[in-house]
Amino acid sequence: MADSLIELHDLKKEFDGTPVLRGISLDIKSREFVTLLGPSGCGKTTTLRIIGGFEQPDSGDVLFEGRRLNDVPPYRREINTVFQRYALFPHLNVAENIAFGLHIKKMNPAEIKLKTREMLSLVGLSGFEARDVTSLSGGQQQRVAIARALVCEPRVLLLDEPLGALDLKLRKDMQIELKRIQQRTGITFIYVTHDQEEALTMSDRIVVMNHGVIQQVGSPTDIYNEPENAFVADFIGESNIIDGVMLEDRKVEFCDREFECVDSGFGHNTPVDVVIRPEDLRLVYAGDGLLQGVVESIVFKGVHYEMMVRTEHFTFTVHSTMAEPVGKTVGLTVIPFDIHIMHRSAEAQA
Ligand SMILES: Nc1ncnc2c1ncn2[C@@H]1O[C@H](COP(=O)(O)OP(=O)(O)OP(=O)(O)O)[C@@H](O)[C@H]1O
Repeated sequence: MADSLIELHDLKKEFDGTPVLRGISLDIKSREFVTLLGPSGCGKTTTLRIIGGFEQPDSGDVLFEGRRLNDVPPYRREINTVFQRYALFPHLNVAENIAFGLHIKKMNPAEIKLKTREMLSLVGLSGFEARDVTSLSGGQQQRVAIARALVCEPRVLLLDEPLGALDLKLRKDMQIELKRIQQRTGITFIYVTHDQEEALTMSDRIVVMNHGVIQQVGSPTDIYNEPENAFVADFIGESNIIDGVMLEDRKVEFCDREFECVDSGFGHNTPVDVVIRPEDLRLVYAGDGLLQGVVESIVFKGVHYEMMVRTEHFTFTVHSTMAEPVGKTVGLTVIPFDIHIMHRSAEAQA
């Protein structure tokens, strides 16, 4: 692709005979905020480490502006990294930590001072120059680490769960802050997280991975609204995933009955995953529903109640503003548009 900054071509990697990356191919454009998202162990960090040059793929290539990077050592790549454990130098103050890379580059002291100030302002720590880094909060230390990574003006910043050690409130604030910094600097961010909400909040594009395979690449809205398989649907939002059979176009069978749906092109009698989001199931009187079940549990979630409703074949998660008592028999309905038919996920086929 002509405007790609980084291209990954069919990266494969094994550790101790176990495949960790099974052919990762991806194009990342200049100024993009791309997030690698997936459960623990799916190969996100390994992908990032290969881009940074800290790990070699068994096969496949990493290209930077079309140039093969595989044999270029990390310090010669225009790429910098921020890790979860920010690894600041405890014996240096804030300004010295940020300026470290500039001293190595032998930049003149006046320029170093100016650049350090600019970076502190960018990460919201103006006036903190002389502070001892060990006296800072976790969030402040992470800002220093980000400033230190940005000061050398890399073309690409790799961030491996950089907010993982922060509490929820600080994490949310820093998500917005990081997005702002990325937009202001125009540096390409490649971000690793297993937190789907974080990925949806910050990214231009999300790469969903599982077991070393890319499951889907798309904008947050694409990924949320049009998941390509049941794994993505479940990982991105809570979903009911039911074994079903696509009988013919617009007709699917699950829970031992036929339902009208809007999907087609799956052929006849094809096993599929049927995905229904909890908020798309409606509770009705027992006799009125397409399905009938018993409320097994109910939890108040702040904006809705989450109920588990056990039918003969499947226990559905239902979100509703209406509460029904445990033990009550209820009906469930869903409109055809909200019954999503998906090919069995790549994981299931692997
Ligand atoms: N140097 C290594 N030696 C052996 N196995 C490794 C090594 N690095 C990673 N692995 C294994 O490869 C798999 C993928 O690891 P990786 O760190 O890439 O996953 P991840 O998606 O980033 O997970 P997490 O979110 O837990 O960091 C894991 O099973 C891990 O144990």
